[in-house]
Amino acid sequence: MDVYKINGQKRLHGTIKVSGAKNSAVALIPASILANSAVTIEGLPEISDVWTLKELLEEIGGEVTIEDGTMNIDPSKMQDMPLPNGNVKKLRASYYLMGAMLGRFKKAVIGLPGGCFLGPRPIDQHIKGFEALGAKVTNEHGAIYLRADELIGAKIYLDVVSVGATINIMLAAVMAKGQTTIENAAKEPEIIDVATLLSNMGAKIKGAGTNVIRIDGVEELHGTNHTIIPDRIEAGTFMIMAAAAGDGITIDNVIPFHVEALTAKLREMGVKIEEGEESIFIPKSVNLNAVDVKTLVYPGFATDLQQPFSVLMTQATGSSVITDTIYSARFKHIDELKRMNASARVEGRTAIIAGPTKLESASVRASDLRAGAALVLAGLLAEGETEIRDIYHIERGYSSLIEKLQGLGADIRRETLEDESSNDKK
Ligand SMILES: CC(=O)N[C@H]1[C@@H](OP(=O)(O)OP(=O)(O)OC[C@H]2O[C@@H](n3ccc(=O)[nH]c3=O)[C@H](O)[C@@H]2O)O[C@H](CO)[C@@H](O)[C@@H]1O
Ligand SMILES: C=C(OP(=O)(O)O)C(=O)O
Repeated sequence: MDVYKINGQKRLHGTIKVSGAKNSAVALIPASILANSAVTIEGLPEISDVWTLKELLEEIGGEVTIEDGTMNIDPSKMQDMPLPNGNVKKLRASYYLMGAMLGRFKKAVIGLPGGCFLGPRPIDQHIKGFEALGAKVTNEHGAIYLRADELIGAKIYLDVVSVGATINIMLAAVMAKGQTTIENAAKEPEIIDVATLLSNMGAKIKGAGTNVIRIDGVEELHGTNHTIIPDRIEAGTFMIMAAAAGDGITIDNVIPFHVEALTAKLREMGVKIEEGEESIFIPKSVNLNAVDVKTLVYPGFATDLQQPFSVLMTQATGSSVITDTIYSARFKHIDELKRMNASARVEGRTAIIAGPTKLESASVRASDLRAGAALVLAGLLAEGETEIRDIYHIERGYSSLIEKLQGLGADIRRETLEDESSNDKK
């Protein structure tokens, strides 16, 4: 079993570079299925979600290479192979194979997705969209079966603002006949990134990044070259780390506009933030104030930053309140933080955190990806050596985290515990 070990209380300084966005990467890669020639995606993060999607494209006959973050995908020999089990269960975004394969082959069999367990994560809005486009959709033995004679553009109103449903419907609709309108669409920057790739492949999409997206179907899509946007959640994680444990940190390769909700909250806490064009500098922070935070859909405060932010709250003076309106069970990290001496309690979808607290090292488990990031930050702050287990969650979404933090002076390493059976699920 591999674990992270962190000797805390080392102040961090220097420059840390943000990688390409996980939540874009995991949609851009399946989008390539729709092209009739090679698609190249540059700047991909080195994370297990990317390796898993590479394998999934290979399972359906794709020819895929990746070197230095550049993936080349030749989709010409892909076929509508069923994918009911295996790799699809390792990540959430395997659901994008449904939209992309339905769009290209008018047929797909995809097992229900995995990803972080944060409470129920239904895909009813994805299915509602596919059905509106003319697909027959059934759920048989844990896999979604999709089939259509033809896909015909439709007006789809999402009952819930969903990133995954918005992108998945776009993928299915770009080669449907006629016009599709997605109303109450999600507005995340990753949606714009996917629409940009699809447009460069020849798709006709208007309104990505607003709550109404219009797509005029085209007959075919061709290959292209695309550079991914920076990961705003990774950038946000580093901003929170800089506020909690930094002695002056520059976060490089960030679009400051994408992290505005976080920037506003950090400023409210008393953190100084200097924005450059593609970088953010955070000097050493002193005397943090307690704040209240509510997660919302973009451009609101990202749920994916709720867990790391709750660690920063342990360092603020007074009682902070953080409410997750997106997921019902995203507080499993709080029990682990309590092992590390945090003063916190969960009431429904809200955590109440008192501070400032001197965190202490412990052996803790990452229950999911951002819980893992939260525990890394707690370990950086804590007195003594913290051990984090189940790090495969962290490595689904953070590219070279150990090396990046070592570059700031952190005492963190990955270690194999010889005497215990492996739980590295990848
Ligand atoms: C791979 C990826 O991009 N993951 C992100 C994506 O997840 P994901 O695409 O799964 O999240 P959604 O935006 O779809 O989910 C938002 C909310 O809508 C609900 N919902 C969603 C779809 C549906 O058909 N029915 C339904 O009820 C979900 O349970 C959740 O409460 O957006 C989330 C919200 O920003 C982020 O936390 C994840 O990091
Ligand atoms: C919840 C997340 O990921 P996923 O949707 O891939 O499980 C996340 O990135 O925080």
